[in-house]
Amino acid sequence: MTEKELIESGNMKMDWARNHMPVLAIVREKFEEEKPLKGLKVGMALHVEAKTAVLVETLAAGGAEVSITGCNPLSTQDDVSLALDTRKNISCFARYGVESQEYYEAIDRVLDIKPDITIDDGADLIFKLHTERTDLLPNILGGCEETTTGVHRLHAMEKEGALKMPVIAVNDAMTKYLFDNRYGTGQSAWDGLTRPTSLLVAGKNVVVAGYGWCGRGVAMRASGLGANVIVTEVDPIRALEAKMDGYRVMKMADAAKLGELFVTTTGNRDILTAEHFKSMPDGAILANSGHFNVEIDMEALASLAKSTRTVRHNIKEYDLGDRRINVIAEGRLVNLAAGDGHPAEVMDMSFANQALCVRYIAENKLSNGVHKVPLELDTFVAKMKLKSMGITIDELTPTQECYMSGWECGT
Ligand SMILES: NC(=O)c1ccc[n+]([C@@H]2O[C@H](COP(=O)([O-])OP(=O)(O)OC[C@H]3O[C@@H](n4cnc5c(N)ncnc54)[C@H](O)[C@@H]3O)[C@@H](O)[C@H]2O)c1
Ligand SMILES: N[C@@H](CCSC[C@H]1O[C@@H](n2cnc3c(=O)[nH]cnc32)[C@H](O)[C@@H]1O)C(=O)O
Repeated sequence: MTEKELIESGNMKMDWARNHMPVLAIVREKFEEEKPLKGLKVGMALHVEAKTAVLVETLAAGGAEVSITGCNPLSTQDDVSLALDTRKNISCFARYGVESQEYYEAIDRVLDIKPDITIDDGADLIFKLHTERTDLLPNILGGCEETTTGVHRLHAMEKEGALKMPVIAVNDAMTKYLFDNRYGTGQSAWDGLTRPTSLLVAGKNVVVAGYGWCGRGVAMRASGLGANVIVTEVDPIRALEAKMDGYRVMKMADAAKLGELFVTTTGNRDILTAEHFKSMPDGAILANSGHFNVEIDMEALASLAKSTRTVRHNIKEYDLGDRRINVIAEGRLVNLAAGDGHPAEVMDMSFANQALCVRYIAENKLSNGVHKVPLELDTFVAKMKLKSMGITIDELTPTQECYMSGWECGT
């Protein structure tokens, strides 16, 4: 494709996404009217694809100058990246398939605009700001973090007194994790698994590692597709929940022998290791839908392999001699590296939260540390989403409110 065709394709993807993001549209209209971000610079490291692009144009509509790069080397869609870069007040440095050095150079270029506010998915910008670019910290009003693992890291930094800026944990908004992590990952992980493999899920033994919000979604949809789902966990309560939701629960050492398709969703490292690869059935397929490329020990797999080859686009086969193991998208996020990411209707809520939190940072002086998304913003997103779906719900009567809250009206 020529550059012109790529830009056209990126713009078309953005039009489609925008039409399915009604809550973000409400936020954008307000931003256009009130320009709450006028004069501010926003630096972002998120998956550069069409839904993210709609968030970027929303921030620009609010008056911000935006600079963005990717948060995963395999999730960038170059057509969207180019289309974004043509827009006024927006620079985009993301490219698909970049090596580590180029990836981190792009993070630096985003920071070169001297952002007032950052938006991260995995704390890449914040990490740089606290290591090599500390000179920029005094200028920062605050940041927003999109994902569970990023929020964990920020809490760890805060605990050690290392976090030198305010950050809003957008992931922890109910209108984010209950929908994005569960229904978003539940659907898009299967998009990323079925596109490259083109295989049947029904009847397969699917092992889901981790029964958090993502794991619940992935297991639920696997079950809906007819798989026999096995869950592995380290948390006894979540393991019990998985059991009572109807799945088999066991140690990974046992699940490894049975699984035909493995999906990691833990946010942890070393979930599938050499010990497991050696006992998996021939032809097992492995994918990660959690965080980063460390849930599957790719180094151990490479060192066990006698040879490797690409068997289909986005699938690499590791031949261990007595069995072959297939890995999708190098063990990186399967839903974004091999699929098209979460559905637009879900990212609508996640990114409406992001836009509202950026505005909140611009209008309130926050102390250094991790902050919750204000409940009124979370509730606003839920209300607008219901409205966009044409759903109305009941309201408490004054008598009911008294009954629920006071002890005198009780029983
Ligand atoms: N693919 C996506 O688009 C997407 C979307 C949202 C979140 N995420 C990422 O997915 C990961 C999980 O997010 P979440 O919101 O579900 O988190 P969560 O904390 O709700 O769930 C993680 C679960 O993994 C379990 N776990 C940890 N170590 C384990 C181990 N060794 N074996 C088995 N289970 C283990 C934990 O006990 C927990 O129940 C995070 O890294 C998050 O950033 C990815
Ligand atoms: N940067 C890390 C972090 C995990 S991404 C997980 C986050 O991606 C977000 N996400 C999922 N699908 C999309 C999408 O289509 N567009 C933009 N962000 C997405 C989602 O909100 C979730 O919290 C990595 O790539 O390994």
